[in-house]
Order: sequence, then structure tokens, then C-alpha cells
Amino acid sequence: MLYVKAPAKINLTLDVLSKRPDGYHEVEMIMTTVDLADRVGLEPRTDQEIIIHSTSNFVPDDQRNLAYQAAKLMKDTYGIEEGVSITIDKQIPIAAGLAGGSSDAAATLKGLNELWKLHLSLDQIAELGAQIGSDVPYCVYGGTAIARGRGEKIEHIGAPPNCWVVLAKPTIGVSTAAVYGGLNIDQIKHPNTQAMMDAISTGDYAAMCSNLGNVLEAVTMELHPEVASIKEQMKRFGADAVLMSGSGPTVFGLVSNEVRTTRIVNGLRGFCDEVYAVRMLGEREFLD
Ligand SMILES: C[C@](O)(CO)[C@H](O)COP(=O)(O)OP(=O)(O)OC[C@H]1O[C@@H](n2ccc(N)nc2=O)[C@H](O)[C@@H]1O
Ligand SMILES: Nc1ncnc2c1ncn2[C@@H]1O[C@H](COP(=O)(O)OP(=O)(O)OP(=O)(O)O)[C@@H](O)[C@H]1O
Repeated sequence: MLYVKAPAKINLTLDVLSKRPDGYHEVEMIMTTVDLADRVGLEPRTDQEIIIHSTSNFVPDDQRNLAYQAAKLMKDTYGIEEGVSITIDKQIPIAAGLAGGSSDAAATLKGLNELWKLHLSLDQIAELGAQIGSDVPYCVYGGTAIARGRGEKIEHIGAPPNCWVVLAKPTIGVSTAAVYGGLNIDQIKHPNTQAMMDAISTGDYAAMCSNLGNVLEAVTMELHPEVASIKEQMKRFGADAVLMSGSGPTVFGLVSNEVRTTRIVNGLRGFCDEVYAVRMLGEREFLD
């Protein structure tokens, strides 16, 4: 069995620039990987089947699974005459805005590249991944990056200043399509992406905190007021800055010290079932 780590991401910024004729939105967003990860196991099969086993009952075990779609795409593109059993040890909350499914798909593509000895570069794998979902190319590389286009154009940047990240996911799941669909482009309050880039490149933690921003947050909060109340709680318990990740509903808080991190996690446990304290993984070379 070949095991591949599939880490979650958070969005430090998420801006929407325009709506495209193909129905997607032109985005500009800074993402970074955190050390909360699924583990994807790949085992070759002599038949042609792609079989999914997952530790979660809430993840589909058929062609709707993004890991299944990744394996099918790779098999069809390169004419592979064998199958694969894929085991997903699910640790990342589902439909959370943390790119769990996209990361499983990216890990599957990277693992099958080895298992099937395809010798593809990361760039080639990322290009394949874009056919599965907008977040998959970023997940193929991981680390810290600014993504543009519909999310598939990736430019790597340095690691953010070191801190703790508290993640809290309300029990609701969110449909990404519904959130983008609810966005009113004319009323967007754009985050300052350049200021966030500068904060990261100079290692300025306070500036990173004050420049967090996500234009989808207001849309998801309107649909799910729980998101606003978790943000409030997290601030009240002492986070330095709080934001919703991706299309939500997971809220993350940045915290500079460990004692306060523990206090926030313990405080939130009363309000929220899924709470985690994690670190940013920063640069790509620290991922494995
Ligand atoms: C919210 C984010 O997670 C932020 O990283 C991503 O933008 C969404 O990435 P994803 O879940 O991989 O999205 P996809 O599976 O490609 O698209 C799901 C749906 O979201 C909407 N969508 C997605 C990406 C984008 N740039 N514009 C969009 O309008 C579309 O309605 C699309 O049908
Ligand atoms: N391997 C997978 N893991 C989790 N969900 C999956 C997977 N494959 C397909 N799905 C489906 O995708 C939906 C979205 O789940 P996912 O956890 O990827 O959302 P997300 O974290 O919001 O992703 P993103 O941030 O990329 O929008 C789920 O409702 C689930 O039915």
C-alpha cells in the first residue's frame, strides 16, 4: 500500500474580480496548507476497478468521490490497464471550505503517478487536476500560494509568519456553488491582497492579521448565521484575527501563543463539535 498525505488549506484572502462567461468566477486568493490531513492509501488491483473505502459515512464511495474521479482521469488519460483500491482516512471536516475532497484528489493523482510509473511533473499533475476541480491544482503543490483564474493558476510565495491556527466548523455543510451564486459582484468589499503579500514577505504577523479578508464570508453568513456567532466567540476567547475559510462554513482564528490557543479551543468546544488547533505548514518542502 502506498500512502499519501492530503492536507487541508485555509484562505488568508479570497477576492472575486468578475463573473466569467463559463459560470465560474475570476478569483485572486492566498492559500496556505495546515497540518490537518487525510491519509490516502493506494493499492494496485489486477482488475480494472476503482474501489473507494473511506472512514467517514458522509463521503461518497462511488464516482462522486473526487479521489475516484482523479483515478479515473489518470487511468483514461494514460490508458492504464489496471485498477486501484483507494482508502481514505478522513480527518478533514467535510464540505467545510478546507478543500478536503480536492486534497484527496490531488494526493490520488500524485500517488498514482508513482504507482503507475508515469513520471509526470507536478505541473503536469496540477494541469490534470484542474479538470476535477478549481482547488485541485493548488492542492497538488500545497504550501503557500496566490491562486488566480478560477483558482488553477498558481504562483508560489514564501511561508507566512509562524502562529497557531484554531479551526472551528459549525455542524452545517455548505455548497460552494450556492455561495458563489449568492455573491453580488457590485457590492463586494475587496480585501487588500497586495498588503497580505507584503505582510507575508516581511513576516509581519500584525499586518497578516489585519489584512485577512474573504468576499464569500458575507454570503455564507447570510445563509448560516452560525458562522458569525462562531467568529464572535473566537474573538471573545482571544484570537488575534478571525476569518471564514473558502466558501465556509469553517472559521479559523490566528493566535500568536500556545496558552491562548488552548483557552480558545477549550472555550469553543462548548459551542462547536469540530474544533482543532493546527500549525501552518508554510513552505512546500516541509509538507511530507
Ligand atoms: C471556495 C474555494 O474553495 C476557495 O479556495 C474555491 O474557489 C472552490 O473550489 P472548488 O470547490 O474546487 O470548486 P469547483 O468544484 O471547481 O466548483 C464548484 C462550483 O463553485 C463555483 N465556482 C468555483 C470556483 C470559481 N472560481 N468560481 C465559481 O463560481 C461554480 O459554481 C462551480 O460549479
Ligand atoms: N474525498 C472526498 N472527501 C470529502 N468530500 C468529498 C470527497 N469526494 C467528494 N466529496 C463530496 O464533495 C462535497 C464537498 O466536500 P469537501 O470536503 O471537498 O468540501 P470543501 O472543503 O468545501 O472543499 P472546497 O474548499 O474545495 O470547496 C461533499 O459534500 C462530498 O459529498
